Order: sequence, then C-alpha cells, then structure tokens
Amino acid sequence: MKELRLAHVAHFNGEVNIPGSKSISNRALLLAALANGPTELTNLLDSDDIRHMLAALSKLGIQYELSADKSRCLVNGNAGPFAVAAPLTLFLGNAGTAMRPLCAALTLGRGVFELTGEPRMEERPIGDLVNALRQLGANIKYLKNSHYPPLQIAGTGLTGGTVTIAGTLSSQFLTALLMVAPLAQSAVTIEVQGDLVSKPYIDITLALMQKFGVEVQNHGYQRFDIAAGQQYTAPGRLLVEGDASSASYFLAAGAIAGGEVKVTGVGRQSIQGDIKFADALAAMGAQIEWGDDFIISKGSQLQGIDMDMNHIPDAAMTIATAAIFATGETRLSNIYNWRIKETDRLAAMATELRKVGAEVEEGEDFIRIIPPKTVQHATIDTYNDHRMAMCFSLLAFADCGVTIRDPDCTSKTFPDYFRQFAALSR
Ligand SMILES: O=C(O)C1=C[C@@H](OP(=O)(O)O)[C@@H](O)[C@H](O)C1
Ligand SMILES: C=C(OP(=O)(O)O)C(=O)O
Repeated sequence: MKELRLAHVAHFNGEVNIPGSKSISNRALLLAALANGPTELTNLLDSDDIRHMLAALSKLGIQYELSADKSRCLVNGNAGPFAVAAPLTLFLGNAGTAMRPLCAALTLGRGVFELTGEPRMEERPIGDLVNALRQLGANIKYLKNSHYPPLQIAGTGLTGGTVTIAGTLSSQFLTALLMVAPLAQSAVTIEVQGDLVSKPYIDITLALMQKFGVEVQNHGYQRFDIAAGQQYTAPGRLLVEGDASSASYFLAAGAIAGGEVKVTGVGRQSIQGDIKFADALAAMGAQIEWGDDFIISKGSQLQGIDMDMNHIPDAAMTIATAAIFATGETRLSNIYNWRIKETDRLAAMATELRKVGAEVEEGEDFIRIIPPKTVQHATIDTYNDHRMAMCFSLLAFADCGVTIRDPDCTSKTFPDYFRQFAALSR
C-alpha cells in the first residue's frame, strides 16, 4: 500500500482556497435534478462522493454539462421525480450524502432501483430512514442485512401525513426525508424521535431547499411541516461554498505551526455548521479572524479543551489530532456516531493517537487524549477514511514527522489535499 512520508514542517503560512463543500454539492445536485428548469452550479466539488451522485443522476436520465475542470455544472432539471423504464443499479461508493437522499428520492418516482456501495457502506445503517419512508407507502427491501444497504426500491410515490423518524444515529435520514417531503401527494409532518444528532446539517438542508423555492415550517429540530403541492424551482445560478470541514485542517495547521493561514471560500456568511470548528480552535487558544468568506488562524500555544462535539462531528476529528500539540488533556464528548461513519472513528482515532505516544481513553461516545511529552514517529493507518489521513497530516508539525498510509483515500472529499498541504509547508 502506498505510504506518504511527511518530514517535519517548521513553518506553515499562506492562503488556500478551499474546494467546494461536499454537503452542499450533493444536495444542490439532487435538488437541481428534481427542479423545474436549468441550474448552473459553480465551485462544485470534484471528488469521489460527488462523482457517485453525478453518475447516479446520469443513469437516472438527468442531463447535465460539466466544465472541463468539473467545477461548473449546468443541470437540466427533471421538473419532478425520476421515472425509469428498465431496472437500474446505482453504485454509490461510501457517500452517505448520495445513499441516504437518493434512497428517499427514488421512492417518489417510477422504476426499480438497486442501491449498492463499497463494503463499508453495507455496514452503515439506513433502517431509520427506511422505516420513515415506509410510513409514507415506500416499497423498499433490504437485499442483504436488515437495516443496511444494499437496497431495492420500487418507486410508487409517497402518500403524505405524519411520519416519525429517529434522529439519534444520523441527521442524513432527516435530511433525506425533508428533501422528498414537498413532492409527496399530500402535506407531510415530520416528528423527530430522540435527540437529533449533527443538527447544523439540517440547517444546510433547509437553506438549500429554500434556495430551490420550497419553504418548511419548523419547530426547532423536533417537528417539520411541509405543505403539499410544492415544486423545486431552479434558482438559476448557485455558488457552492468552500467546504468548512476541509478548511479545518488548514486552520488547525496555522494554529499549531505558529504561522498565519487564511482559508478563502468559506467564512462568517457560511451555511455550514462546521465553521464552528474555528470557535473550538479559539477555545484552545488559537487566534481567529473572520471575514464574510474567509477565516484566518494564527498560532499560539494551544491548551486542551473539554467540549461536546455533537454539532461538528467531522471537524471534531481535527481537534483530536490538534490535541497532540496542546498542553493538558482534551476530552471530546457526545460523538457516538463517529462509530458509524467511514470507519469506526472512535476506535481508529484511539489506536492511531496511541501510536504517536498519546495516552487515550476511548469511551462509548467520547475520547480523552493526553498528549505525549515527546511525539513518536508512526506510520498511520487510515482505514479508507479521508479524515483520518487529513487529520494525521498535522503530525508533520512534530519533530519526527509522520507517515500516512494510503494518502489517496482523501479522494472522497479532497483529492488534492496533500499537494495543497505541501504548498503551505516550509
Ligand atoms: O448531511 C450531511 O451532509 C452530513 C451529515 C453528517 O453526518 P451525520 O448526520 O450522519 O452525523 C456528516 O458527518 C457528514 O459528513 C455529512
Ligand atoms: C461522515 C462523512 O461522510 P458521509 O457523507 O459519507 O456520511 C464524512 O465526510 O466525514
């Protein structure tokens, strides 16, 4: 397996324009496909997760034109649900933002669809979403294990009425249900059961639905009312913000290395919850400056923190590796759902942090990290998890540097990551 040796980086300075947000790209593509009229998406992310969504939409008969650099996509909307005559298999890799929303969207139209993915996708639950869609009349079968992909969906349309959905494992289930609710046959009321995780991702969903002309009445994150007879309307042009989770690695690097790093394309005006990562970094002692579409981080000695990270589950991983450079211990809590993402991230993080000498307590839904006095060189296993590879690049700021196994797994959301990281390293 390929390994990338990162030698000690003494200085990290400069500006980086962050590639488009995965969460916004895949939502915008699906809504543009369902909408009435053409949508021009700019700054679209070019990565595995987006390629899976684009390939699926193409098989579903959606026509789009992608620019040579894949950052601009003109989507010709279908003006409603997809209808396909012959059975289709859609392979969605390990993209949660493709699997969950497409599962819901395909129940709306006509056709027989199989949704498959990488082996890890078959271990990532989807039962809470299927249970909710079945209450609206959806016809979905599990092809292997109950509650997990692969799935077979026969499009029948969705009825409407009141539907309950569990919110405790993933917000993507509620996102998927929200996106299809306006296209059900009658009004839909969604009641969320249990404490909803990853709440800010619902804000992204609602913001994009609104950009495509659909209004949702919500009572916090507990209940959502969606009127019947709505249609998604193409907004004309839509700029995809830079990915706030991808920005986290550069902001942390600026803080650890003592330089000054400016990330552009994402800032105070963002609809992404992961911009709150900058506040977590500030709580560790970093100096942060905000602009409407940039964030600057400057270094100073970091201190450990004790924080509930449920609102920023992806960027929280960056705090875990930044904690190696802090004084005192760091405790990140309320992160049970790390276990059901690209890998069991709680187990993976604990194992790899121990390799560099940290003392780590892995709880069922928390991690406690005591940094080592001296960081040891380690070869980091990345478990086919892009964020493991990107987080552990920060260990390059230790005197011994670090070696990353399978660095190309960043292709899920940030294919160019290590080149961009090198560009700011001295
Ligand atoms: O809706 C989204 O775009 C996402 C929601 C989050 O997942 P969960 O809601 O499963 O925590 C996040 O981890 C994922 O990377 C993207
Ligand atoms: C959890 C993630 O991805 P997915 O959208 O596949 O859930 C992630 O990108 O960290």
